[in-house]
Amino acid sequence: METIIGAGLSAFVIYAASKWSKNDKEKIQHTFQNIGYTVGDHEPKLFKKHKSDTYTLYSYHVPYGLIDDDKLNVLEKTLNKPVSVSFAKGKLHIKVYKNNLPRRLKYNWQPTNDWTIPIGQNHSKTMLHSFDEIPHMTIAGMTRHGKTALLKLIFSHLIHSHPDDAEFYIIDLKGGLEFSKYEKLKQVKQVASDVSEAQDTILDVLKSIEGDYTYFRQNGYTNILDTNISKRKFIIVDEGAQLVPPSHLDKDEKKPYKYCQYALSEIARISGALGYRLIFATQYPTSDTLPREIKQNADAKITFRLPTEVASRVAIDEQGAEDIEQVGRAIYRSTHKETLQVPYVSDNEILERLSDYVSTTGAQTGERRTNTIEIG
Ligand SMILES: Nc1ncnc2c1ncn2[C@@H]1O[C@H](COP(=O)(O)OP(=O)(O)OP(=O)(O)O)[C@@H](O)[C@H]1O
Repeated sequence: METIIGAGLSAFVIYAASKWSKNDKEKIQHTFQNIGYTVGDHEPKLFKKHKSDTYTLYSYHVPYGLIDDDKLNVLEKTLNKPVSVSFAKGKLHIKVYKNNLPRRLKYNWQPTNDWTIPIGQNHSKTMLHSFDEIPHMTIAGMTRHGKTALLKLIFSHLIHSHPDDAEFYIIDLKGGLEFSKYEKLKQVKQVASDVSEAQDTILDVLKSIEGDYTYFRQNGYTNILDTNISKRKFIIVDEGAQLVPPSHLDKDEKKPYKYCQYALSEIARISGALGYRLIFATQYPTSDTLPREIKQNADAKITFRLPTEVASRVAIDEQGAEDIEQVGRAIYRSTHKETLQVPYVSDNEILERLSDYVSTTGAQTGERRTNTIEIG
């Protein structure tokens, strides 16, 4: 008798599970209703479902008046699977992936011919960022989540791929802790480790821009991409928040900080066509730490975990970074948005791989100009 009752109960549980547990399609439809992604009684209507090896794509007609909406980010938690949402030509596309991204990815030292870097892996492939297509980049992310490691990945990939053409001006406001070990590489023009050194470095960059500008004018060039100039000059800023003048300083003491922020904004505004690329990283993206002109001129934005939705909106203009959990996991936003696992490369590996480029002469000797500056 007990056996019969037991068997009946398990059959009921299986029946109930199949009756009441919902598949992804149903869960998505319920989510539309529950979060109010509707216009009156009208809600998105599925018109295509496509399965591939790695994902299922659900495509919807949406009622007039509905637009791309951050609220749909909740789908990732509802389905408990990786999801990407895109909205194109009035159609909504929801991709539900089978597998999670890798938790850790090793950089593979595969050089690229052009000015691209392997910024990370999404659910189907390695995504490349092109510094010729999008010259300037901002990077945000809470401490210990992978900002500096990404800067080092960019730095080492570009040197490895273009040892004769990549040049770096590095403003390492972590006291030079992260980049001074690379000061002797021939591709590194300068490493500034405090605000006073940063302003000297920036002045040298501006001087170089001025020289290049004159050369471009003399030759009738308007954009480096239309010339046969193979050099590219990168300005890396790690940690941009250090350029915000502390409130206890007096007016004169604040000048170098303000100058650096102002001049970097100008560099972002004027120098892309001349072949300069600014990469500006900060832990705390606010309107003070991430100057508006830098953000506006950096069409590539990447963020690791951030503490709040507000910070996420400052960094990438939308929410999402507050939900990132993994170290090295990031949201990359340019013409479109991708969640990626960024490849990791260690200092030891970089020093070993790039050891051929250690120079004993030139700008790496640590000599600096002592310029005076005026804030315009
Ligand atoms: N892409 C990655 N994949 C896996 N682990 C990573 C990745 N990036 C960083 N890490 C790990 O996280 C640690 C901290 O990374 P990183 O130095 O880049 O932090 P950060 O974001 O610059 O923080 P802080 O601003 O405090 O320096 C690294 O030492 C490494 O162990």
